[in-house]
Order: sequence, then C-alpha cells, then structure tokens
Amino acid sequence: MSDESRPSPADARPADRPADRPATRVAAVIPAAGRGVRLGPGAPKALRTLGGTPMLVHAVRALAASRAVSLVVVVAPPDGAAEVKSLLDAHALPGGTPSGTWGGTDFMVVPGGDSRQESVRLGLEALPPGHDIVLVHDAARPLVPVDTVDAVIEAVRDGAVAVVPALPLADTVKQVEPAAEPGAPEPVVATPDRARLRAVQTPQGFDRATLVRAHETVTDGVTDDASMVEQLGEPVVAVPGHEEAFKVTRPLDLVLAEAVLARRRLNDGF
Ligand SMILES: Nc1ccn([C@@H]2O[C@H](COP(=O)(O)OP(=O)(O)OP(=O)(O)O)[C@@H](O)[C@H]2O)c(=O)n1
Ligand SMILES: C[C@](O)(CO)[C@H](O)COP(=O)(O)O
Repeated sequence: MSDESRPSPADARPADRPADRPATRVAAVIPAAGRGVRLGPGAPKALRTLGGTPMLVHAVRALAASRAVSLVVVVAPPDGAAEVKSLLDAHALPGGTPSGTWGGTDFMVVPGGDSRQESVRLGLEALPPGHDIVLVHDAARPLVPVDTVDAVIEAVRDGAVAVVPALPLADTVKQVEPAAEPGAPEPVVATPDRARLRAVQTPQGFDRATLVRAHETVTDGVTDDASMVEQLGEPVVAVPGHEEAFKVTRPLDLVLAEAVLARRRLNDGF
C-alpha cells in the first residue's frame, strides 16, 4: 500500500499542525512472543492463521495501514526471530516492496522474553532514535481498525503522554476472593460501579521518553503498559476503542475473528 493511499485522520488534518512543524514520527512495538496457552495446543499464537494468514501478519498490516506509523518492531518468540522475519518478508514482498519494508512502513524483528512486559521492554530497547511516539500493540489483536490506531496517535500528538483505547463493559463485574482450587466457589466481596469501568485494548500510545522511563522504573508484574505509566504518577487517558480490536485469547475468539474477517472480505469484494 503506498503512503499516499493509506487513510489517516491523524495526518489528514493539516490545520492541526503548522506547516513548519513536522509531525512527530511514530513507531509501533508488537509483542508477539507469547505461547497462547489459553488458546490451546499448537504453534505460538501469533503464528496461527486467520483466514489463511498468520495472526501476526494481520496485526502488522493493521498498524502499517496508518500513514503515521513509519516503523514496526515485532517482538518474536525468543528462539523464533529468524522464522518471523522470513514470514514477514514473504508476506511483504508480494506487495512489491523490498525486504524489511511493508508499503511505506519499515519493520524489524527482535527476540522477546518470558513475559509480555519483558518482550515490550526488549522491543523498546531495539527502537532506533527519531521516533518520539510509540504504540504498543498485541499481535493477538489482529483486527484492530486503522481508525482506532489513528485515534490513539492523534491523542498523543495532542499532548497526552499515555493513551488507551477502551470500551464500556457489557457484563456486571464482581470482585471476589480467589479460590485456591479451580472451580471452587469464590466469595464475592464487592460490585464495582460498571459505569466507571472500561475494558482496555491496544494499541496503547505513549510519549516515548515516558514509556521508556516506565519500563526502567516499574518492576512489578503488570498486564499492560499504561499501568506502568500510572505507577509513575503520570496521567493516562482513554479514547474510544473498537469491538473488532478484541484480543484472540481463547478458542471462541478465533471463531469470532474468522467471522469478522470473512465479513470484511465479503464487504470489500475479495
Ligand atoms: N512472553 C510474552 C508473552 C506474551 N507476549 C505477547 O503479548 C500479547 C498479549 O498476550 P496474550 O494474549 O496473553 O498472549 P499469550 O501470552 O501468548 O497468551 P497466554 O497467556 O494464553 O499464553 C500477545 O501478542 C503475546 O504474543 C509476548 O510478546 N511475550
Ligand atoms: C495489554 C492488554 O491487551 C490490554 O487489555 C492485556 O492486558 C494483555 O493481557 P494478557 O494477559 O497478556 O492477555
């Protein structure tokens, strides 16, 4: 896809940005080193296919679809970086681009670690200078729409140091005392006000220096990057997420992802 043909609300509003001030360059880190234990036995989750194409390829395409994203760093399973690089080259080349680029977006592959947090840190360490906004996006969210990516970028460009796409919850949520045995009854201790809760997705967008400081400072195990920035005492804001940015975690999510992809292909006529 050529740079010009990629839609991007973030770049399509020159009035927001004086002509003499270039847009801050955006890089994306895609942690893809997980095993996918909750999905069940098989290849590492990011390499499992959706509509015949590896989930990771969908995720890279989704980020590269934003005109604002100029570099994607893919964090591969620790012993799988060469395989992942070949896979991405194979899917990028039919588009007529040289190895190492995807349309107008460069990509690189680095080995990951034992946890998502470590994998993101390794991706950040590999980022060359010159990109002052960083997105972190799960390979396991292969169908995120480009408008969601651009909305996150736009919020960071507008001055937020950390941005999460988020959706209201459909279910009532209970806080419980977790049972020692799986399946045993768990005492309910509270029912948080659902109106104040959000389910958080990716890509999460950051001022690069703040995200790097968070990864250097926070040592607790966390499940997302924004919570590390919260621990620094820095503000995090939520923008509207998208239902199709759901995470492929359990087998039923794969069924849903296949259905969403099939509907898109039907609508796009291919
Ligand atoms: N050591 C790890 C663990 C996770 N991830 C990535 O973090 C994202 C979100 O993690 P999750 O959906 O939990 O993936 P897995 O860890 O693979 O899933 P599971 O917990 O079921 O094994 C995924 O894109 C996954 O590849 C990673 O890069 N490195
Ligand atoms: C980052 C994340 O996708 C936001 O919802 C989520 O926290 C990842 O959690 P996981 O346990 O690694 O799936």
